[in-house]
Amino acid sequence: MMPLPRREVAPGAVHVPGWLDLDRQLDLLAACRAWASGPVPVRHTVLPRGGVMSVQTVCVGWHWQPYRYTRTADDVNGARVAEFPAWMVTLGREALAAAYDRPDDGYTPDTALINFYDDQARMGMHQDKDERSAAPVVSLSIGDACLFRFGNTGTRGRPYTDIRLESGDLFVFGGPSRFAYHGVPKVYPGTAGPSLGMKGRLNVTMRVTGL
Ligand SMILES: O=C(O)CCC(=O)C(=O)O
Ligand SMILES: [Fe+2]
Repeated sequence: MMPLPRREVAPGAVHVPGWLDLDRQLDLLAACRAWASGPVPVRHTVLPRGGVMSVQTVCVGWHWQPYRYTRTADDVNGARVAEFPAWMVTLGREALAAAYDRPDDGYTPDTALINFYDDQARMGMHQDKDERSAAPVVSLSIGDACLFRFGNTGTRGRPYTDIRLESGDLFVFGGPSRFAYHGVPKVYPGTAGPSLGMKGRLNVTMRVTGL
């Protein structure tokens, strides 16, 4: 098979358009839909100062709440989160190898944050920094396209690169870009292909908590 084109957006930050074929997108979508209904239901995360995130989130492996990971979802229903499945470790390894064009080095993600975006949802510029590991973050997108903004490690502002992430796209950020600010300023409603049978956008980020 021809390797897919890869674009290095910043050192250690790589975009691989169309990495997941339709069947694998549908499988991942089905798994995420199941997780969204339990053991911990998908919900809008409440921030410490009372703000409510516009995306809806459910976690696997470890539960993230601002700004830490726990095994039980104490800010939702107290239930223990679903196990991080072995097939998703394999998927994470394949993703890493594809993005970096090298062996996966035994990459073992142990948590995934699954975010559902409706037409209005967005995510402000932030760092993924509640993990105690500098292992890369693997991001997979399904459904509507979005504007993804990938910045720098020093500030929320410029320089940054704006990328359109489409259904099936892979984005990996590690190495010197692992703690770069990034966000989703906009979703493009109705851009998902009809064969997915979904509205909105789904994003899965796999991480190594180091816990
Ligand atoms: O939705 C995305 O593409 C990014 C999600 C993200 O940055 C996060 O969950 O921390
Ligand atoms: Fe993030």
